[in-house]
Amino acid sequence: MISPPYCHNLVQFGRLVQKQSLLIAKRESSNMTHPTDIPNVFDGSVDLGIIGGTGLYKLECLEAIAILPAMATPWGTTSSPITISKVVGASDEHFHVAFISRHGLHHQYSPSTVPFRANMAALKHLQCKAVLSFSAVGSLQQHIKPRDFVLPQQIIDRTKGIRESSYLNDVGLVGHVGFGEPFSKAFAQYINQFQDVLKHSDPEDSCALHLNNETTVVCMEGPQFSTRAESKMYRMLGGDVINMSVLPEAKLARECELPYQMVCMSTDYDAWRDEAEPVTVETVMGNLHNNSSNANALASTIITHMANDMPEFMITGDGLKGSLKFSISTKPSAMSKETLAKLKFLHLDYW
Ligand SMILES: CSC[C@H]1O[C@H](OP(=O)(O)O)[C@H](O)[C@@H]1O
Ligand SMILES: Nc1ncnc2[nH]cnc12
Repeated sequence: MISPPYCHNLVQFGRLVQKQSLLIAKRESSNMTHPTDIPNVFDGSVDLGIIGGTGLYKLECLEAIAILPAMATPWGTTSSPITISKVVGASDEHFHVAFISRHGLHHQYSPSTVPFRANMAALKHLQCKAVLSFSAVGSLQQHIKPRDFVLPQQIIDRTKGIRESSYLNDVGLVGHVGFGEPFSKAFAQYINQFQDVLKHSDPEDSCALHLNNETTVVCMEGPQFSTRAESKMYRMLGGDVINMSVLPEAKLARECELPYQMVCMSTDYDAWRDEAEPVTVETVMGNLHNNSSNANALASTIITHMANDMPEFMITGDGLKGSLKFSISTKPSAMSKETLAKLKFLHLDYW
């Protein structure tokens, strides 16, 4: 049973983390509209993790059955409470989704300060079998219009090394996972079959879903947007879209052995088009409503299909099961109890 305040078995962390989690849970729950009749504990199993980004703080297709207060993990506390839901209209009542809001319910975490490690660890701890993530992105290509959706298959890292980006970067636990193909191809193909659900608010116009093996998202540090020169450079490097969130999220999903796909929702043309004004938050906001409506439609279709017939990659783990074990260089006999407990928190019970 997962119940607040979350109790894990890390001796060192115990008290401090619990105190912190109580404070955060209290702050979060006093700030948010939390329906009092929804339990704050959950005793079942979770199938899919969803991370909502800018402008996407909940999904209409989900019916909350529990709202767990922000969860304390060995890597800090999640950016938001975790809503556990069943899927409206799905025949399988037992398919459960865990939803985390990346920037917090009030958008209080900037891209550089999102507790990415805690968010992914919480989804893994809840035993999610895959993670579907949403992100507002700028387009670096003319054919990717604002309001189009993109399923990137590659990433270029332009973050500045200020984000904690690994569970395996400590004295006492060293490991190097493969990241050549940072997304789950099977998951991307699965999503792609539902591309027809995307609609434009103007009936004369349409919204495309772009998927290609080479499609690349550039992840910049922010919080400022790019200069025109940088935006042009990213195009030369092969970037198709740009955001501030895919890293370290994708890296952490890989370390957790979780199939992961980000759905990028284009909001603007960034700054590379000399004839147009460079991106501002107003431009981004202008397209968020249509994007959110499409994200809801797409997520609803994906989740309903998953609930009715769980895809192979979620059952088998998409070839990632056990992969972390062979990436760890540290001798198990040299690992501390604390290190082993951290792995255990992620259900990576190797030794
Ligand atoms: C408000 S525009 C910049 C912001 O939007 C994206 O957020 P998210 O990925 O959470 O949807 C982008 O990564 C930046 O953080
Ligand atoms: N142009 C842009 N650059 C970085 N992140 C973004 N998110 C949405 N638009 C963006």
